[in-house]
Amino acid sequence: MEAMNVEAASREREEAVLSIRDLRMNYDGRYVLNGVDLEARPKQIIGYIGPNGAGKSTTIKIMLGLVKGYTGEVRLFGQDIKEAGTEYKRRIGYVPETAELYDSLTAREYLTFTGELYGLAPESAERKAKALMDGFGLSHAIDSRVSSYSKGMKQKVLLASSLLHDPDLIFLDEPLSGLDANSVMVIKELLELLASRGKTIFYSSHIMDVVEKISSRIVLLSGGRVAADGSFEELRARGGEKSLEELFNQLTDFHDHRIIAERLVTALEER
Ligand SMILES: Nc1ncnc2c1ncn2[C@@H]1O[C@H](COP(=O)(O)OP(=O)(O)OP(=O)(O)O)[C@@H](O)[C@H]1O
Repeated sequence: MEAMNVEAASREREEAVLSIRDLRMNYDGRYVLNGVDLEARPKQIIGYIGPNGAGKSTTIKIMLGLVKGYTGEVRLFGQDIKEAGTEYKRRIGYVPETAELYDSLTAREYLTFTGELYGLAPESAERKAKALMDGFGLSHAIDSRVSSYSKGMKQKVLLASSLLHDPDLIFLDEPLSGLDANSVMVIKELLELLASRGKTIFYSSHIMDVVEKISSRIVLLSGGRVAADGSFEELRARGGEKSLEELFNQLTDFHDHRIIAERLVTALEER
C-alpha cells in the first residue's frame, strides 16, 4: 500500500507542469519566500494572490530563471530548472507586471521580433502577429509605434507577445491591467479556451472579483508560504459564505482597513 502511494505520488509529480518544493528566497537576510510548496497541472487556471510584497512576482521570476539565489526545488515540465538549460523557456509565455516594450518599434515589428526570439520562422511570426492584433481589435494600429499606444493597447501587445509561440505554461502578472470591460471578456474566454486545450495558466492579480471568476484554483501566498490553495468554492466552504475579497482579508488576518483609513484622514486634516 505504502509503495503504491509513493508510486502514485511520484507519477503525479511527473505529470505536474510546475512543481515547487520548499522554495525559500531571502533578500538582505529577510525571507520573502519561506517554504513554498506548489504544483500545477495542464488545464488549470491558477490565480496566485497575496498581499503587496508577499513574493508573488519573486516566485514567478524564479520559475522564469530571472531570479537566482533561492533554495528548494523548482521543476518545470518535470525538469529541475537549475539543470534544464534554456530549452524549456520556449514552452513558457510571460506577461510581466511592468511592461518593457520596445517603444520605438511598431507592434508588427515587436511581435515578429519576439516570435523569432522564441524560434518561430519570420513569416510564421508575422502571420501570428497579424492574427493576434486582428483578434484584439488592433489591426488599424499594427504599423504604428508602440510608444503611441494607450495603456490597454500596450497590455494587449504584451499578451499577444506572450502567446504567439503557443506556450504550454503561461505566466501572467496582472493580465487584465488597463483593459476595458469588453477586452476583459475576450481575455477571460481566451484563457479558458487555452486551458481547455491543455495549457496551464498561472497568473497573479489583485482584482479579486476577476480572480474569483476565472480561476479554477486559487493559491494565496501569505507570510512566505501558501496559506490557502483550492477552488473558490473550496476556500468559501472553509471560510464561510464570503466574497474572495473578504476571504483574502480573513486569510491574511487583516481587519484594520477602517482604522487605517481614519488615521490617514486625521493626518490629512492636521494643521
Ligand atoms: N531585487 C530585489 N532586491 C531586494 N528586495 C526585493 C527584490 N525584489 C523583490 N524584493 C522584495 O521582496 C518582497 C516581495 O516582492 P514581490 O515583488 O515578489 O512581491 P509581490 O507579491 O509581487 O508584490 P505586489 O503585489 O506588490 O506586486 C518585497 O518586499 C520586495 O521589496
